[in-house]
Amino acid sequence: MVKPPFILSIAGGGSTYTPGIVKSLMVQLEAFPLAEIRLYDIDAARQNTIAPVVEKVIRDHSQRIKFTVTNDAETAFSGAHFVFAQMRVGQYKMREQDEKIPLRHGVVGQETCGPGGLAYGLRTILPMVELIDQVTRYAHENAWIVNYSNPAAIVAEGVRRLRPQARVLNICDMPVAAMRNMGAILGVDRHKLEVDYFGLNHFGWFTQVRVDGEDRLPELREHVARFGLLTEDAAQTDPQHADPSWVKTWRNIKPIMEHFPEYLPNPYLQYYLMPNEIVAHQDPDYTRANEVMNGREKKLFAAAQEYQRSGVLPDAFHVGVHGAFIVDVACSLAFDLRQRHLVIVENKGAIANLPYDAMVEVPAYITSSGPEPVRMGAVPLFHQTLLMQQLASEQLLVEATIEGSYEKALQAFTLNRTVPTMQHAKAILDEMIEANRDYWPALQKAWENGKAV
Ligand SMILES: NC(=O)c1ccc[n+]([C@@H]2O[C@H](COP(=O)([O-])OP(=O)(O)OC[C@H]3O[C@@H](n4cnc5c(N)ncnc54)[C@H](O)[C@@H]3O)[C@@H](O)[C@H]2O)c1
Ligand SMILES: O=P(O)(O)OC[C@H]1O[C@H](O[C@H]2[C@H](O)[C@@H](O)[C@@H](O)O[C@@H]2CO)[C@H](O)[C@@H](O)[C@@H]1O
Ligand SMILES: [Mn+2]
Repeated sequence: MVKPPFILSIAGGGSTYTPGIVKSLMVQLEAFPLAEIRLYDIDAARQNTIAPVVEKVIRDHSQRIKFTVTNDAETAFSGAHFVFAQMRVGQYKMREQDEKIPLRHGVVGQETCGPGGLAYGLRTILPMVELIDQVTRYAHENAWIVNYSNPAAIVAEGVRRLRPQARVLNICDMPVAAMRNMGAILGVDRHKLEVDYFGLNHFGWFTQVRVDGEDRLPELREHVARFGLLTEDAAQTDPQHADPSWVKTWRNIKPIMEHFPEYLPNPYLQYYLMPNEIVAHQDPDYTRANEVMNGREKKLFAAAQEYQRSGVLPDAFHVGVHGAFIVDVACSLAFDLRQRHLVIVENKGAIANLPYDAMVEVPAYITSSGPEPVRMGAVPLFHQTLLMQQLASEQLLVEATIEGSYEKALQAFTLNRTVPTMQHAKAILDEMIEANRDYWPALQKAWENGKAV
């Protein structure tokens, strides 16, 4: 176990989420004592824009914590006890491509689901492995990487294959955000909920939602049948979720549960179960990447500028469940708290009828040696089949990345439920290879060779 006060490095320090996460760290400083916070990013200009805001957040709470901003891996990770990873490989410019290319072919354009998620995975696996190697080289021998970098399911599978011994815990805030909304609907703090859940990241179902041992899913079902998984105050709790696309997402839980009322789905299942409606409501010229660049990013950059100019920091970022969750998980890892959280882990029988080595999302007790998954038993044939297809798509994508295989990439795209035909898969993949020429050299080469044959 590592001893406090900790050195914490944030990889992807220039992220729009950094100020919120650091604010959450400051709020929980007694529970998670810090000696130093280091920001690390490959984009110095972006990180330098955000860094003064982060420093202000720290100084409002502590004069003692050392603050370091760097683009050098050795400086970033030497002796670090924890690394929070939140890299967006290719930044919003490539997110826009991930979303817009499939849409031009009438297919869902999304950051982590469908072809967009697969493309993002192809870009992220190897940089994630590089980050792990740097941390292994420089950080404390018992350091933990807590990873938010998306697409988390594919990143987790890539890391399992390429660096199986690494101390990396992959997490997602979507189930926690759903639990926040459930708590608001039930009039109970989200921390009082204990859930059962099975699936892959961004592809799973809540099977029970207990409060003091009583399953409240029946009550939630009734609420969802009227409003979806949304309350007015849920939108207020997290301003990001007041954006029209998020409101729609929470509402779409309603049609999904009208068809399949037994379990409460992860909101991301909308992309797989109702892709036509999603495409019909997406604007191919203005996707979520544009909404974020013109919203969250613009607001934060403007506030950073205003702070530099006037010394006054406008209210420009939000802590929410995103910041709170990663700090909770780190506390449990640091102090062996055995808190129960939904995280991404190697299955090892937790879902009895999925492969033993699949990277699944289930509840786990978080100990200082890592997560201990809770057994969710066997899942129904319908869910098992959906999960197996998605898993195969993601695993083939990982193999395509490792082997530089065009054929496996095409299989991954074809198998994805959002993609109707192999012709759609090929057209989208080929356009994506062009757009990602700076990121996928091996695949580009395999594709060029194939064309030449
Ligand atoms: N798992 C989850 O539930 C969850 C929730 C929210 C956000 N995220 C993820 O968090 C990340 C950050 O999101 P954002 O919207 O703030 O993006 P952002 O573009 O604002 O920030 C990402 C930062 O990562 C940096 N980066 C890119 N490649 C890097 C590398 N190889 N090494 C170090 N830094 C690198 C970029 O320069 C950028 O500053 C994304 O991956 C996003 O998908 C995950
Ligand atoms: O479109 P974005 O960039 O706003 O969000 C994409 C991410 O959405 C989920 O995370 C939400 C979370 O659900 C919410 O409560 C709040 O904390 O904001 C998060 C970011 O919007 C999802 O889990 C992530 O994987 C996505 O990256
Ligand atoms: Mn997520």
